[in-house]
Amino acid sequence: MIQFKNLHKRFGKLAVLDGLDLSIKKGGIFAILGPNGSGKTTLIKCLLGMVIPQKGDIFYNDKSVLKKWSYRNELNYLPQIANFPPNLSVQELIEMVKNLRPKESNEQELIDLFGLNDSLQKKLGNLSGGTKQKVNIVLTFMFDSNLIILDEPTNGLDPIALIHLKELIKKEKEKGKTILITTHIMSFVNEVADEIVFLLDGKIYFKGAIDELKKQTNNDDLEHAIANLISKQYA
Ligand SMILES: Nc1ncnc2c1ncn2[C@@H]1O[C@H](COP(=O)(O)OP(=O)(O)OP(=O)(O)O)[C@@H](O)[C@H]1O
Repeated sequence: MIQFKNLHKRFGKLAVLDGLDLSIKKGGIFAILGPNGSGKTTLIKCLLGMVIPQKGDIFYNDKSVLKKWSYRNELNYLPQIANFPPNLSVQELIEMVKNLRPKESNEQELIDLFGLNDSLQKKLGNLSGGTKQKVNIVLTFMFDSNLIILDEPTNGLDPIALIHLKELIKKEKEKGKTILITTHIMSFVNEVADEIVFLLDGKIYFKGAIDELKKQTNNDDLEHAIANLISKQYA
C-alpha cells in the first residue's frame, strides 16, 4: 500500500532520513518507533507531503505521490501537536473541518464516546491538554479513510480515554484499515501493534512482529527489547 524508496531528507547538515526503504502492506497496525529525533515525524510528514525529501520516492497504491495532493483525501492524520485556533469553540472547529472536507462524518458518535458534549461550546484556547487531544482524535476519526496516521495519539489522555482510543483503533483495523502510529508508550504498542518499524540512523533498523523483535534481541519484555535496539546507537 505504501512504499518509501531510497528516501533522503536533511535539514541543513543534519541527515534525518538517509536512504530509507520501507514497505507497508494494506491492513493492520504498524508502530513506528525510534529514539527522540530519529525522524519518525519527518517520515510521516514526507508521506503527507508536508516535508519534501531531497531524494527518493513515495508510492501510495503503486502511484508516486511526491508533489501530488489528491491521495490525501484517502487518509486521516492526527498531528502530534494540534495548534487549534484558540478563539473558536470545539463545535465551530468541527463544523469548519467538515466544511473543508465534504465527506460523510460520524462526529457525534465520537463526541459521545469521549464525553465531549459538555465541551462543545468551550473555546479551544481554554481546554485542558487531554481534552484538546480528545478533540484532535474526533477530528481524525470522524471521516472514513483507508489510511490512518497517528502521531503520538496517547498524549495527555486519561485511562478511560486511552481505553476508548485503543478500541477505536482496533475497530478500524477490523474494517481492513491501515494504521500507522508513532508512540513512546510500549504498553500501548504491545496491546495494539501487529508490526514494529524501528528507525535508527536514518534507516529502518528493524521491521517485523513484536515476537520476532523479542527473539532477535533475546528479551521477553518489549520495553527492554526496544531499549536494547536504542542502546546499540550509543554503543
Ligand atoms: N523543519 C525542521 N527544521 C530543522 N530541523 C528539523 C525540522 N523538523 C525536524 N527537524 C529535526 O529532525 C530530527 C528528527 O525530528 P523528528 O521530529 O522527525 O523526530 P522524531 O523521531 O519524531 O522525534 P520525537 O520522538 O522526539 O518526537 C530532529 O533532530 C529535529 O530537530
